[in-house]
Amino acid sequence: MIRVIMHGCNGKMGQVITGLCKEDPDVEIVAGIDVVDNRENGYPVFTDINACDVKADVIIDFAAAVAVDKLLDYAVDKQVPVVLCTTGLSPEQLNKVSLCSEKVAILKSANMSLGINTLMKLLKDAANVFAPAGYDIEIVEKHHNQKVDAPSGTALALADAINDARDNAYEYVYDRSQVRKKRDKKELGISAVRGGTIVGEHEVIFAGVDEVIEFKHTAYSKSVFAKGAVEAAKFLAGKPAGFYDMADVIG
Ligand SMILES: NC(=O)C1=CN([C@@H]2O[C@H](COP(=O)(O)OP(=O)(O)OC[C@H]3O[C@@H](n4cnc5c(N)ncnc54)[C@H](O)[C@@H]3O)[C@@H](O)[C@H]2O)C=CC1
Ligand SMILES: O=C(O)C1=N[C@H](C(=O)O)C[C@H](O)C1
Repeated sequence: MIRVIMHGCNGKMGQVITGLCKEDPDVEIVAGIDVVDNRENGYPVFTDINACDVKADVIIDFAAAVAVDKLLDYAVDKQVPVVLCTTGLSPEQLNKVSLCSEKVAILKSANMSLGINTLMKLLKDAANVFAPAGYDIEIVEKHHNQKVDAPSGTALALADAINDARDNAYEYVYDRSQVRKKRDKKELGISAVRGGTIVGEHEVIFAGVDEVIEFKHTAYSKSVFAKGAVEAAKFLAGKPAGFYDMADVIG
């Protein structure tokens, strides 16, 4: 039985994972962390992570970027691996993730779904065909109106997958409203749409002369992320210090 601390337990993702773990005989949430303590979860909830003295094998995190520094310090101090799913981290926080992963196991992924992680692999091949042929690359993502970060962590990860395959040749462009000039070949445009209850949509567009190739992923429920996070937690428990991602889980 893997003992889990759920960081951000009273948020939307925290609640989906709480439900999922109740049905899974191999995992148990032994404690939750959330600044809001307004639910009956069946496990103790701490409003400050440093007050949590419950022993665990792994932390699953879906909270807020502002909470991540304390979380990383706690993970290193208590030697508990972390599945880090919160998006919108600053460059300084990303650097801290990297440093902390030398001391404790950290699995970071902006998207826990099988679909997006497979798409990342496919995009590398696609980029190596279409970029040399001069096709323009754009990413459009759509999410619900409660999301605070933009563009999504997934859109950035998809862009990074393409850029990795192309020797980091692309510069990301988020807003063209202030410039009056044609698109440069080395731009990779990323656009964000927010509205209603859209769970998560990502479209990667390769636009050439007289043809357009589109890769699209649609999440219809938050369960796809929750299932991936629980699988990642099972994978990470007991792992030595290091930086892991969903490719390590999926294989
Ligand atoms: N990697 C992935 O597959 C996915 C990542 N996400 C990311 O996960 C994060 C959370 O998403 P949701 O659950 O939709 O958001 P949410 O806003 O519904 O839940 C976040 C929870 O974190 C809590 N929180 C805020 N500050 C905190 C702090 N300092 N300490 C402890 N808890 C704190 C909030 O009270 C809230 O209950 C976002 O960054 C989102 O982009 C969401 C879905 C999938
Ligand atoms: O906030 C969300 O909801 C989501 N966030 C992640 C992101 O920023 O990419 C993943 C998913 O698309 C849902």
